[in-house]
Amino acid sequence: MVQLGLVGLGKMGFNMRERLRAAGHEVVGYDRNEAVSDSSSLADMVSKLAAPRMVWIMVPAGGPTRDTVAELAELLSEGDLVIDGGNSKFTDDKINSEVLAAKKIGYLDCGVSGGVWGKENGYGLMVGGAKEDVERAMPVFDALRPEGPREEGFSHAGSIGAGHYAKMIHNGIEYGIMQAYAEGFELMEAAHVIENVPAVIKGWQRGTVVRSWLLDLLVRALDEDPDLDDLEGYVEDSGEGRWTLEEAINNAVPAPVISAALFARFSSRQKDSAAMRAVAALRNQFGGHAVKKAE
Ligand SMILES: O=C(CO)[C@H](O)[C@H](O)COP(=O)(O)O
Repeated sequence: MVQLGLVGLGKMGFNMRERLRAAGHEVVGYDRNEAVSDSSSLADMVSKLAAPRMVWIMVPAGGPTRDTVAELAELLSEGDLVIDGGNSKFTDDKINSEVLAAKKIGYLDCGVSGGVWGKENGYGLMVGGAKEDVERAMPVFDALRPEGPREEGFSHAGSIGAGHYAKMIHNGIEYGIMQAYAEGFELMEAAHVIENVPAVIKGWQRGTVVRSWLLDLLVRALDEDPDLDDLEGYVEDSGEGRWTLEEAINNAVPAPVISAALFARFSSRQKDSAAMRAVAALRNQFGGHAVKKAE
């Protein structure tokens, strides 16, 4: 049994606390939302932990994570260990680890995959940092990861930053897979050759080359709303697709699928596109092709 401080009890952190407690670990959670928090402040959370302490951060990437690290650097002491399990950009890990290293506090970055299903199914984990810190946190990783062989739901990807790098690429792949299913869905709906598109997609769940958990989730969404017409076709992004493409450019690695998937999300947010108005205007200019006038 280990004791863990857990900062951030939102969709992910809340369920992680449940899974860790179910495995017999002691978790002292802190969240600004008093209704779910076990402590009144970050300082209160730290005061309830016995040294050497271990604290897991599960708050939004960027400013909130950096601020939490800065606060923890003030509250923790030599020999403690901080794990960032959020979707931080891998370049933030160097900065955050240095802030903590100045106080001789250890740091691990951990990419966490599994979404709101992780409490039940376990979380796929990819970790960056020193071997001895990884070994120290292994009881926590073992409780969070799915049951089965450790190496199938956990990896020590490399030194600090490697865990979040692995998660960034994982999410880039996620963009591409989702986009491919989505395009297949739209094409089948548009062509009117297939009578029951959701039934065909459901029938791909077993035996086919394209079966996957994302496909299972698409089936689930189509069971709830067969034409998906309760939704608007508007898709946000949280950064990992963009960072994946930055890395593709930095390493001159072609990533046409992931870039198309990211740009499809940008298109989804446009009611009307200046670029497409320009294309329409140009066809009209050079070929006299008909245009639709704005209403
Ligand atoms: O990490 C995740 C899944 O693996 C998160 O759900 C993430 O928010 C997904 O990325 P995006 O918001 O850019 O679609």
